[in-house]
Amino acid sequence: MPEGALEIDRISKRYGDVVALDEMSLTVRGGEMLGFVGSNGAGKTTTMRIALGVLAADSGQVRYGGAPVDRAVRNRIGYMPEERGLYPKMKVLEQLQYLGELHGMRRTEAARAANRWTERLGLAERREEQLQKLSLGNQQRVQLAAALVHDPEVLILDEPFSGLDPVAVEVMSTVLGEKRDQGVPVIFSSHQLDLVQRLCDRVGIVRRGRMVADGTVEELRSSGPVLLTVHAPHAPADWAQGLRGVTVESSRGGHTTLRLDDTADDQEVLRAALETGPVHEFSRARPSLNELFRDVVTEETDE
Ligand SMILES: Nc1ncnc2c1ncn2[C@@H]1O[C@H](COP(=O)(O)OP(=O)(O)OP(=O)(O)O)[C@@H](O)[C@H]1O
Repeated sequence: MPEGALEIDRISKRYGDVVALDEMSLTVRGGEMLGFVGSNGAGKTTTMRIALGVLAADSGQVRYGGAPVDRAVRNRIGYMPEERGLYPKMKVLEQLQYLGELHGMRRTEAARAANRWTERLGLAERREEQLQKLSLGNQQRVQLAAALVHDPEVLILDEPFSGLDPVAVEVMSTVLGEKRDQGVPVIFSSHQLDLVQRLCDRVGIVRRGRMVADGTVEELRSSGPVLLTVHAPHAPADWAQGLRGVTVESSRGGHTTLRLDDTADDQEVLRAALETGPVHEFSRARPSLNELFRDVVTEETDE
């Protein structure tokens, strides 16, 4: 395993009868950004809390740079919790400086970092305000600053983009991209799939406490089913019913989208289409990431 990788190795966690994680595994390498996606309750927060060590797994192991994550390693992780646990009555700068010191920085060093990050994240005007007086988006920027103030070697962020305005999204994306480029493994959970697709080197899809798909966007798309778009203007609505390995996804006004499994023969489909009259379009496509995610979520709710 390359140096600087965070490895989550078959961790399981139950809450009474609820299986939150079932042998969940994932690896984020140094210099890589991984988007962690899945429907509500799939196990993302539980995984991240265990990776950080604030929650214990029932079994499995979390390693960083090949060694189990201990207290010293935890100090070098930057974490942005979903529940945003900062001190509401403390002033922004004071709070960040304090958090830096908690992570072992000297006072002056922590003050410098707190100043730098507030400047960078557009919070310079807010330094002397109590956190609770800030808008939610600005509180979130402070949370990011809190995750970054001690110059962490690993970044674990639970839904860092939720509720941010477009400017803040860009600031957050840029900062995370810079950390990645500096060699930091970055993992964040999100329901904003467009952002995940745009920013991440790899995507992990979690479902019911297990990693069900893990790869680059292109790898995931090419592992998905083949879709066929057919335009046969005179075809009756049911022209493709009963063809081997073919499911009709949608059909309207002679435009049909078909999903093909491994047993399907596209030439057989073409012949069936031609039997209905002229065929103006016959093209193959791979599902978009959005469609892939939707499939995973649908399977989950169907069960
Ligand atoms: N403290 C707890 N006590 C009991 N069950 C819990 C607890 N924390 C989480 N769970 C359960 O564990 C499962 C995984 O929850 P988790 O919060 O990790 O999901 P998630 O993927 O982060 O969801 P979301 O996208 O909604 O944030 C869910 O079934 C949840 O109800």
